[in-house]
Amino acid sequence: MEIFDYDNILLLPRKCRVESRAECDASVTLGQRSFRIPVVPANMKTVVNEDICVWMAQNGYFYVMHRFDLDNLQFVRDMKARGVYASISLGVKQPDYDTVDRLVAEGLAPEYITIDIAHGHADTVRKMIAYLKKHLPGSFVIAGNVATPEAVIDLENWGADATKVGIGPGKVCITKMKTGFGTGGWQLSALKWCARVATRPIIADGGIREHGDIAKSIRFGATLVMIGSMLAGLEESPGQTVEVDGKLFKEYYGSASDFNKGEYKHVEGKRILEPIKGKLVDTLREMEEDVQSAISYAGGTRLMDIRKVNYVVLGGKNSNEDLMM
Ligand SMILES: NC(=O)C1=CN([C@@H]2O[C@H](COP(=O)(O)OP(=O)(O)OC[C@H]3O[C@@H](n4cnc5c(N)ncnc54)[C@H](OP(=O)(O)O)[C@@H]3O)[C@@H](O)[C@H]2O)C=CC1
Ligand SMILES: Nc1nc2c(ncn2[C@@H]2O[C@H](COP(=O)(O)O)[C@@H](O)[C@H]2O)c(=O)[nH]1
Repeated sequence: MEIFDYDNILLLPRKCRVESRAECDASVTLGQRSFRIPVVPANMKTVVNEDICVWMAQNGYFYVMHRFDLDNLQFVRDMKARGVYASISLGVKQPDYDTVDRLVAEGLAPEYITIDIAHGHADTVRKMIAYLKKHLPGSFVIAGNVATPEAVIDLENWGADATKVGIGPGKVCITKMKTGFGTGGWQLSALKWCARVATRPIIADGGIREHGDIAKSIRFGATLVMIGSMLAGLEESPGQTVEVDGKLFKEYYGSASDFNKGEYKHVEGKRILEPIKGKLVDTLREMEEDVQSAISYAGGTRLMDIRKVNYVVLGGKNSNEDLMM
């Protein structure tokens, strides 16, 4: 297996088929809906809040609300009251089953449900998928996180409509250091490995550091990418604003950090400061433009045309040496 990551892959252009990048369609379909770009903000407390979710839904983007210190039921009610789709996260504990029961009792079916735990290749996830498929059969179920083809096959066989791949590549992740496991450092090739067996969409989660990494993820089999750090330092980002030496930052912490958990137990995440660098609307527009450009370099007109391109594996960061075609 080739081992590589975002910073040592480059995609190779094919003959251009458009006269303007405006002809390139960056949209993606997940379940019953299409979204403007193949990007979803990470379901983390310092990345999304209810206002951001509403705005994203109203403006044609996919979102997944986080599941921490949140009344999921009220969130779904609010989204339905505004006439937009609901996309929530669940864990696998008894309160999560209670949430499902209450949603069913109120006749509230979220359009998307993401089962979001650290080690998603687990019987607890199998049971939750089965419960959701029985009680909320209309909801599109995303399950994760996982890191291997075996896990993707199992989750799909258990009924997941999409899987989320990435254990440990996140910017505030310390899983690799704390446990010795994960896809940190080789997330892109782990994605490629998983995509070979996937028959349903994969969301590549973690490790995106540049807009070009979105196209690279699509090339290696992702349908969407989940992004945390690059969307945590925006003016609207929910993390606390912190001033250091006259410069403004937003705090960004891991969902498995003591900052999120409120205690130091099974900690696999840390807190960092992200420089504040603009507004969400501008960042998403720039991402769309960059994906449109990527499609044009791929010689295509649609997002999945990026899958057709060749690539080179570079020797290392800043290396000019092409090792593999
Ligand atoms: N993508 C990634 O690399 C990672 C992401 N995270 C994120 O942090 C958040 C909290 O995750 P998580 O702690 O799972 O959520 P929860 O605290 O809700 O735990 C979910 C369940 O999984 C169990 N569990 C957690 N980790 C493991 C493990 N390694 N092996 C076996 N069982 C486990 C927990 O039990 P118990 O706690 O008693 O073991 C609990 O029963 C999530 O949003 C998750 O996505 C966390 C770590 C890695
Ligand atoms: N190992 C951990 N991973 C975490 C934690 N909190 C979130 N995450 C994952 O990171 C991505 C975002 O990655 P980024 O590189 O875009 O910043 C997020 O979607 C989760 O999958 C954590 O505490 N530990």
